[in-house]
Amino acid sequence: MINVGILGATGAVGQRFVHLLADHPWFCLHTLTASERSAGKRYADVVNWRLDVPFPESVGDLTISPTTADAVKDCDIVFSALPADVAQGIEEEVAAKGVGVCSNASSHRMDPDVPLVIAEVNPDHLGLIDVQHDRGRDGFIVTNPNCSTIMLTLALEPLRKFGFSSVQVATMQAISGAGFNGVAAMDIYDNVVPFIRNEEEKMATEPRKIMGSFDGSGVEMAPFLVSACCNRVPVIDGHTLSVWVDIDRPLEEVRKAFSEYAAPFSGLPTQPAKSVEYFDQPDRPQPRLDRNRGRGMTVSVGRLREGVRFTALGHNTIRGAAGASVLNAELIYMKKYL
Ligand SMILES: NC(=O)C1=CN([C@@H]2O[C@H](COP(=O)(O)OP(=O)(O)OC[C@H]3O[C@@H](n4cnc5c(N)ncnc54)[C@H](OP(=O)(O)O)[C@@H]3O)[C@@H](O)[C@H]2O)C=CC1
Ligand SMILES: N[C@@H](CC(=O)OP(=O)(O)O)C(=O)O
Repeated sequence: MINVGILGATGAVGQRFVHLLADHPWFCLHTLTASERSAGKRYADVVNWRLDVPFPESVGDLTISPTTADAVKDCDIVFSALPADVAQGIEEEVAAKGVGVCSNASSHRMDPDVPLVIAEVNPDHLGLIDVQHDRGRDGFIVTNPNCSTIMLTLALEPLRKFGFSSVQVATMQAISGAGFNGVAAMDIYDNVVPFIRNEEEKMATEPRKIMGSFDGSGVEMAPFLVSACCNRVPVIDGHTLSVWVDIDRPLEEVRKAFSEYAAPFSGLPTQPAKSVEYFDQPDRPQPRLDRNRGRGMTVSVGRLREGVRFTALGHNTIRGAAGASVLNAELIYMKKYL
């Protein structure tokens, strides 16, 4: 078994990690950390469990450690669910101690030698781990993208072979994306908020790194442009995206590309049967009905029309965060980087 830890184990993403790792076949949950407010207490006593799945009792007795590099030195991999400003320094310190960091935070995503990975889309970018080792880092940092970026980029992956130069996207993002204390009820109830700080900028850049080409030493950004409009909507979990992409192919070819898409690997525990699932029904996908497909790891696609226009949807704290990171770690293990 591989010993793993979670930095920020009490938050919206941290709880998803705990759920996914409590009974993992390869990874053993060894260390949980959170802020000074929680450190030293039993996880069961301090966590306000808010997921729609039962609390994993096996984890309840673990004592929360402070978020320091020393606290996780006995782990092989650490999953980071920390706020970006906190993650910046601590992730570097943890990696310097020889531990692998799989991070959800945005702090290191665009660092030139840090892979920004969606397992199905750019597994080859994990080669940047060797670049980090070559420049003297004992461990490594691997990041997963922003949650809306993951839904968009995974939905575009089956269409990559057609080539495209321009993507427009409008998001309808769940409130869990802002963390447990992120959006006040008075702001979101009976409302739509047409602003999510830095989200549109991330959607414009991150897909280009993920779909960029890796030459063994760095990543050249893919040449397409992304224009995004991001909105917060009163949905608990599940980000929905309306997408326009300039592909000039018969709709039937595009439909076939979506429905026949298969991941480039198999056999990883967190991998869904279908990473992308195509719907022909005129009113799907919908967050309440489709966010839990593939145990929250499937991106659902539908409403395909001339343009090319379509709708994509995925679970933001599973496919868009913790689940994507665990899948990355499984891939890292399979590729023998540990
Ligand atoms: N929510 C989502 O859908 C997505 C989130 N992300 C990213 O994942 C990260 C976590 O997000 P989320 O779970 O939503 O955030 P939350 O606010 O829900 O949780 C934050 C976690 O970090 C801990 N923490 C906060 N401040 C400190 C500190 N100063 N030192 C140590 N620990 C601290 C908290 O511990 P305590 O409980 O003790 O305060 C808690 O465990 C962020 O970087 C976010 O941008 C990425 C993709 C999607
Ligand atoms: N901004 C996203 C969640 C998030 O935390 O994104 P990032 O990891 O890029 O900061 C949302 O609100 O839905």
